[in-house]
Amino acid sequence: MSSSDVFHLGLTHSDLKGATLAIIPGDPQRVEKIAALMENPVHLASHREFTTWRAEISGNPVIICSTGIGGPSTSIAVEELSQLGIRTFLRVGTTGAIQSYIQVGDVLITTAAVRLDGASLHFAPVEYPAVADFDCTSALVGAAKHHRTKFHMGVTASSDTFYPGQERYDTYSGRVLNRLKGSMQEWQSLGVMNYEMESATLLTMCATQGLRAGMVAGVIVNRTLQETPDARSMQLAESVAVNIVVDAARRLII
Ligand SMILES: O=P(O)(O)O[C@H]1O[C@H](CO)[C@@H](O)[C@H]1O
Ligand SMILES: O=c1cc[nH]c(=O)[nH]1
Repeated sequence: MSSSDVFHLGLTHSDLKGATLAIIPGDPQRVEKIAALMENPVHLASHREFTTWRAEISGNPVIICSTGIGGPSTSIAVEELSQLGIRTFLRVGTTGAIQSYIQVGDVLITTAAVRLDGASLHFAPVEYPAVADFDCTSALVGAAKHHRTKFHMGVTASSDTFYPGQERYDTYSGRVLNRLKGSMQEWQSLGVMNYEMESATLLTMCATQGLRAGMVAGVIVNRTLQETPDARSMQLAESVAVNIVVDAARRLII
């Protein structure tokens, strides 16, 4: 067997020890924190944006692997983890809420994503819905209720860009294309809860290939009030979402 069985992640089949569930945050620095909430955490590899640890829940192996930001790198992580035997993916992210009733620190569980990405089009035509798996979503809901966390379920807008695609104007150019002006208001009026950047790719890939995927995110900014998150809100929201995803993994495994 070679030192790595897949192109990017730097992992072998034996590294996974038969794990079939992966927790996939965007941020590589979140991986160790998630692993630390389980038993016997071990660092496996770090390449590019992909940092991978293995840990255990009641003796069952779980993989934690960062996807980096956006659909293209997420598609690589999900593809290569699937080649290695993963069949269930739980994404844990941070997010910007666009509805005024959602507060910083709340948790959002995505039931489906608006496909504002490019990568998901390489897996299914745009008419195909990016839907979450029912069992994964139920496990996330059960975990959020157990932790007495304020959570909301619904549709997420999943954009390739953090700035124009999420209609942010506080940029170098201050420019947003005409076709994206008013887009946040349109998503609000359609009941969309939030923006993030990976769920469209993840949910489309998994729904079309017989894989299971769920998605939870901590709210770090409310876009009806401001465009930029602050550091304290990021830490708080991340830690709430991370505890929920580990509990959800436990519910799916045991
Ligand atoms: O906190 P993560 O999981 O990276 O998720 C969100 O944060 C990043 C943008 O800052 C994007 O990846 C977005 O989806
Ligand atoms: O506003 C936000 C916050 C986090 N992640 C995003 O993609 N958008």
